[in-house]
Order: sequence, then structure tokens, then C-alpha cells
Amino acid sequence: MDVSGGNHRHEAPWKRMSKEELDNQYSPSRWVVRLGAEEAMRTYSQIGDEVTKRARATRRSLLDVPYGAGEGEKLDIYLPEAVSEVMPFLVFFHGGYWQSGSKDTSAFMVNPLTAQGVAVVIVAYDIAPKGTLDQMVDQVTQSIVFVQKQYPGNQGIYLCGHSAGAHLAAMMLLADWTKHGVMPNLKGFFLLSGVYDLEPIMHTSENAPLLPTLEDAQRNSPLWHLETAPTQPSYPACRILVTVGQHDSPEFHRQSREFYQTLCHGGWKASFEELHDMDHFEILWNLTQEDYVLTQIILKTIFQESR
Ligand SMILES: N[C@@H](CC(=O)c1ccccc1NC=O)C(=O)O
Repeated sequence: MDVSGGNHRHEAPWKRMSKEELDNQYSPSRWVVRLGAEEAMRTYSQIGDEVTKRARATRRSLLDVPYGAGEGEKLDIYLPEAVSEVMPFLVFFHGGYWQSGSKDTSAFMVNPLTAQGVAVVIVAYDIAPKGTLDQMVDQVTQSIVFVQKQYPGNQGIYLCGHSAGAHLAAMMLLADWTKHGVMPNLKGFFLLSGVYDLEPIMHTSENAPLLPTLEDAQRNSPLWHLETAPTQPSYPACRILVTVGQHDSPEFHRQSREFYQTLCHGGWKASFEELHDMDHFEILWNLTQEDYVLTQIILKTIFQESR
């Protein structure tokens, strides 16, 4: 029995999987229960497009704000009715396996959160092939530094990411802020259906080009870092919610559970939530709804800190 809470890498179940099985496990659209894979992907971009248009039409926003010098280094800020110096911020990183997705189709949680006084920031980053994983991690770091510098009185910065975006958010647990001259006021992480160990991903047809060597995969794996070189949590009071959809593949479930266990083991304040009857995409889509269990958890987490 494993009492260490650690991950017995040599026994990792994916190592016994065929290439076909790995591709299957790491193709979220194939696990969608209510739609076919292609229809799920079409629906995904359609819903994202519609909700983003609605958010822009109904909320005050600052669009395409540059957070760096690069052309792709832009973010959108959606503001609550009552703008104040001390608003909490939720910063969102979209998914799409680091190769697709856009801030312009990702404003899912904007309306229910801004309605409660939370400013929502949706970040663009240079997806592959333009960007490498290392560059994306760096851009995400810069975007958070930008928010902190722009709003130094913020009530807290909460990071949220979906799938590949949850990976990018999780990498921020390891960020070295000293070279940026500012310590962001990070208070929470909401990680939705993410991947935290990229080693299996480098053997899938979709993602192999992104991760040419094992070193690339390990350097960009928050799970690997936390397991091999455990350090004191840089934000001990930070809340980290790891969530996965009930209908996500067994490998996605395993990744989320192992990451959660490793966080707890390392002294982080983590919690784990399997979302009932949700697939990989619904887990995010439903954030448009105020009464969705995850919207409620996010609001409760943000406001129990400040009210
Ligand atoms: N080709 C992938 C697409 C995918 O993984 C994805 C698509 C949109 C948003 C997130 C995704 N997954 C992780 O980032 C699939 O078949 O599911």
C-alpha cells in the first residue's frame, strides 16, 4: 500500500497503455456523453463565441489591454457595476491543448461573477505553433504581474484555468516572482479538468510536437516539480480547488487526484471536487450559470476571504 501519498511513477498506469489507448484517454471530446466528439467541439466554440459577445455587450470592459510587448500578449478586463480599488480579481486561462482557443471565446464566468462584484480577466497567450510551452508559462506569469501592478489594492487574485489552461495556472504555484519585482496577491486557484503531468501527453499524437523531450515535459509539469523537489508552499493560505468532471476520462481523473494528493502532502490548502454528471466541456460552460455548483464554490471561496 502506498502510504506516502506519492506517485509511484514506474507503476503509472499510462505506461502500460497502447498508443491508441493514450490518444483516447487524452482526447476529451471522445468522452462527452451527450454529443458526438465533433459536435461537442463545434458546440464548444459556438457557446464560447456567444457568451463572450454577450459579456461584451452587457458589461463594462477593457478589451485587448497589452500586458507585454508581444502582439499576442493581450487581456480583457470585465468590470463589475461598482468598480472599486479593492475588487477581487478572477484571472482565467483558456484551454485547447495549448494549440487552440482564444480569449475572444472564453468569457464563460464573466456575467455571474461581475454581478457579484468580482472583476474578471480573460488572458490571451501565444498558442502553438507560434508559442512554446515555456513561452506560454512566461506569458501567463507576466499577465498576473500586470494585474497586480495595475490594481495594487486588489482584494485578492484568484486564478482559474480549464484543461491546458488549468495546467498553465498550476504552473504559477512554482513561479518565481522575485525577478518581476512584485508579489501578486494570490489567494486561490480553481483548476478545472487539468493536466499536471505532461509526460504521458508527450506520447499522444496531438501533443507530441509540443514536447520534444522528456526534459521539456518535466520542466512544464507541476506534478513532477512538486513530487521531485517539494518546497514550502509560497502561498500557504492560498486555497486550491482541483476539479474534474464525472465524465472526464480515467487518465484525467487520475491526474487530478494525484495532483490534489501531492498538493495536500506538500502542505498546500487543497480540496478536490468531482463534478456530478459533467463532461470536460460542460464543467466550464456551466460557469455562465449563477446556480451551478462550481460558480457557487468560486463565489464562496472569494467572499469568505473578504466579507
Ligand atoms: N482535440 C481535443 C480538444 C481539446 O482537448 C480541448 C478543446 C477545447 C478546450 C480544451 C481542450 N482540452 C484541453 O485543453 C479533443 O479531442 O478533445
